[in-house]
Amino acid sequence: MPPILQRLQQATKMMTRRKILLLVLGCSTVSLLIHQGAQLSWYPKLFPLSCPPLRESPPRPKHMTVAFLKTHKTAGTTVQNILFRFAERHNLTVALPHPSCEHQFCYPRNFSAHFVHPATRPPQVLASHLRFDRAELERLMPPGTIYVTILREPAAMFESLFSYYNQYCPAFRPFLHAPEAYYRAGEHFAMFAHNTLAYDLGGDNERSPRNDAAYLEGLIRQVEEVFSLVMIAEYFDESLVLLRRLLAWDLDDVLYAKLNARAASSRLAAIPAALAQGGARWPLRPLQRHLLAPRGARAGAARGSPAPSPPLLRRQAGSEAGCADPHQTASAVAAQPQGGQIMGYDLPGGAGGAGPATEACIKLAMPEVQYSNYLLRKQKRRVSVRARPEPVLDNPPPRPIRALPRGPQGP
Ligand SMILES: Nc1ncnc2c1ncn2[C@@H]1O[C@H](COP(=O)(O)OS(=O)(=O)O)[C@@H](OP(=O)(O)O)[C@H]1O
Repeated sequence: MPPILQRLQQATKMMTRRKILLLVLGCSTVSLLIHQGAQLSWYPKLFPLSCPPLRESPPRPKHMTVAFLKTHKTAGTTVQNILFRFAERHNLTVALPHPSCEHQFCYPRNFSAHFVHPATRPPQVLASHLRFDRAELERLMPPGTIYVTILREPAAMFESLFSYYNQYCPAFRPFLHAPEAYYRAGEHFAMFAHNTLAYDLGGDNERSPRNDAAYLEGLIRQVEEVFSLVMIAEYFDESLVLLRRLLAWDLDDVLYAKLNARAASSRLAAIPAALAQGGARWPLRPLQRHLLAPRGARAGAARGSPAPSPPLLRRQAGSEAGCADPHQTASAVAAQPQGGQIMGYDLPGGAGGAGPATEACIKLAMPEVQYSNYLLRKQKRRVSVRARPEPVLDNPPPRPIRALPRGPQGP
């Protein structure tokens, strides 16, 4: 082979080796960038057209208008506290009762928009006790408001309510063993002894499922129609997952501390089976049972979703708020004026809120009445209506608190 051809062949071989080397180097560099590039600060500049992270669907804006029907002894105070804190963080107006209605919207009267303090109108959030009246609430709340409520297994709910009143009136106890002898339908506050939840939902608490199944079916249909979500106290965290999805809120928005929980010592050992099971002659829980089963199942289905466990949600709430571990004790009465029966929280830094106990931490554990009063003062200041005289109701409601002694927390 002529020398010129030999040199040409050598040069070609070298070129090929160099090319292979370059190719290997190039591949390694690209692979390194793909695998490690995300951690390098210059990565986005090198790949300005890289794909955004995958999302299931575009995030929805948080829903800001919510009416929560706070039923009795169903963990409603815990939900109310979540809503109050959300409203504060987002500068929303919370509907609050006129002082002459106490901290409930003149319960047990049917709700009326007149019971709402003018400084808290028009509201975006409503979460205080009331007897449901759809037309009146729709008159008050903006269009697009989402309606939510909460129920609890009726016997447990009744035991909680009964124990609450029993502490003020031990004479109630014989009622448990002979309810028919003592119960007077239509008497003031009779609804606390007979189908309270049906009454709270705006229904007739005297109707029995045996004698009036059609009525109850109609009531259930109405409830299904109005409420986008019926939470279940026994599935509290699952219900919160559903609430969070419904309202497109963040996880932080539904962190909570369990409020209004009784110490074990104040629980009744047992309530008579006839009451608990709703016997034929004393149907304690007609409506509730109908609602509970399907709703409970639906809430149970949410267990499949990544719901943090209750202790985690609570611990997380504590650390988020700056009170590392809100410690619940029966002796911590600072935040719970009712005393030993209801468990309070030992806040770090002491009861007065001094020291490291932040405002957020105190709000997390703040009882209903104190939080409502605080919000009312704040909202009054905000709209500067303090100078205006309080409108006098033409037909002032009865003052249930005097009629039936109870603590400032209310049932
Ligand atoms: N997160 C959570 N999960 C389950 N249960 C909970 C929760 N928060 C509060 N509770 C229980 O709810 C009962 C108090 O209900 P309310 O706050 O609605 O009472 S009230 O009507 O406002 O007085 C009260 O029930 P009892 O302890 O049986 O009385 C609380 O323990």
